[in-house]
Amino acid sequence: MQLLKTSDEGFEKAFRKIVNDRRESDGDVTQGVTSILNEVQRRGDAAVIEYTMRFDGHHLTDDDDWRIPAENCARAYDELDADLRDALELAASRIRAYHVAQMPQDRDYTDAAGVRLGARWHPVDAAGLYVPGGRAAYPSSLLMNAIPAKVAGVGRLVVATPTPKGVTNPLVLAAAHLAGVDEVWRIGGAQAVGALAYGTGRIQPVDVITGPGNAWVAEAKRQLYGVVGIDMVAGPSEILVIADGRNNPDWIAADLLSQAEHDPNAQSILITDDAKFAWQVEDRVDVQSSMLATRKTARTSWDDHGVIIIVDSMDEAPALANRLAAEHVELAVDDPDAMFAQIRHAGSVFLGRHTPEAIGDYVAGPNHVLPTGRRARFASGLSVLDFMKRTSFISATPDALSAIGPAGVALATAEGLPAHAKSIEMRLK
Ligand SMILES: NC(=O)c1ccc[n+]([C@@H]2O[C@H](COP(=O)([O-])OP(=O)(O)OC[C@H]3O[C@@H](n4cnc5c(N)ncnc54)[C@H](O)[C@@H]3O)[C@@H](O)[C@H]2O)c1
Ligand SMILES: N[C@H](CO)Cc1c[nH]c[nH+]1
Ligand SMILES: [Zn+2]
Repeated sequence: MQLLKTSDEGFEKAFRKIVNDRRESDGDVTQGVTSILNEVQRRGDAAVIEYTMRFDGHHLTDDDDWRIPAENCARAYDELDADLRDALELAASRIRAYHVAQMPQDRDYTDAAGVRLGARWHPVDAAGLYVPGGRAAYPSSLLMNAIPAKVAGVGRLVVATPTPKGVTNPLVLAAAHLAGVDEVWRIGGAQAVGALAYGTGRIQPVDVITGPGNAWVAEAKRQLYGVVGIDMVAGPSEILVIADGRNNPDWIAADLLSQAEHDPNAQSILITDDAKFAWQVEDRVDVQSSMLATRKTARTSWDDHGVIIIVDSMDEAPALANRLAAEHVELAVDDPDAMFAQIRHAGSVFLGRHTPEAIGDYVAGPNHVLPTGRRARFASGLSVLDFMKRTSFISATPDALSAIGPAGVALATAEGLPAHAKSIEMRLK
């Protein structure tokens, strides 16, 4: 963990280094992903088989090794423990309600010149939904991907999720059944993203790929943007907690560890104006992390990427937060709304001392697939819009064309494109 004080002389240099750190995607990952994607494009299923053996220890031989039949998902759902089924249903219904409200409206109107204008929204035909599964299983990410896709009206929902050493997770299968997924492929990493984008002998290609993943998954999506649509780059998790000294250090330590336990490349940052509180949190991180089953990952993340920043005044925090543009920002202060008004760059913000980030991971409703690596400067969390696209339309009557056509002719002539000018001119009254 790195400790910084804004009052220290070297603060700006050290902070800029943190802001610019390309933590999740060093050169090795970039080149490794390029080579995996090339192989998948060239050799299809054979390359996927090799990489799945190498990285997941899973043999793709029979149909059932490749794909989980719908009956198995239905059975997993039926066999769920009642409490867990209720929890999954509650999460699904809250996520659905939030995303239904995101549906965009078509536009169709006639303007003052008499030209009819507008736009119609359509879902994509097929969506590839990446559900991580390397270190932990993510039924919550299945719901977060599949429910907005379903709400948007996507026809074919295709999940890719790794099953390390051939082990499937019943809750992931149950979530696939609950969300109405059409295909579940037992593949992960860059090879799965490549297979969804290019298609292989077994897998038909999709139009967009969404969902979170580790550095290899995130980089594969980034490299394939343009071959397919993507939601955004959602890589190793991040949390920025802005907390004054009136918080319980145990709560804040747990919040920091909740994201550190995802990945050795995850990042947890605390900003506080209370140095004593900072040390209490650091102490609680030590104690709590040693008791976690995920301690190795959480500890590596905290040791390598954790940061505590001590500010002179909490007024300094929003500007620092905007430069970090973190995936998650918790505001554990007396007046979180006042601070929220100053936060412009964040994937999702958690207001007040009783809103732990983890509640957003599972059941609050907004999507937990969020931009990482400072990309909240220009990207947003997954929404129904990522599964849809807009087609604009124009309809002119002879009178309407006469009203605006001459300006088009003038501009076409000025651009040196006479065929454009003629195509308008010939229709003018
Ligand atoms: N940003 C978000 O919205 C969000 C949401 C949920 C989870 N996450 C992140 O998702 C990630 C989940 O990671 P995970 O590892 O558990 O599962 P994962 O499914 O993302 O990654 C596992 C795959 O990584 C590939 N891989 C592993 N080591 C490799 C190597 N050396 N070379 C090439 N490929 C390799 C393998 O193919 C494996 O199938 C975490 O980083 C977590 O923080 C992010
Ligand atoms: N915190 C993750 C997003 O960075 C989402 C998640 C799923 N399960 C637990 N957490
Ligand atoms: Zn999480």
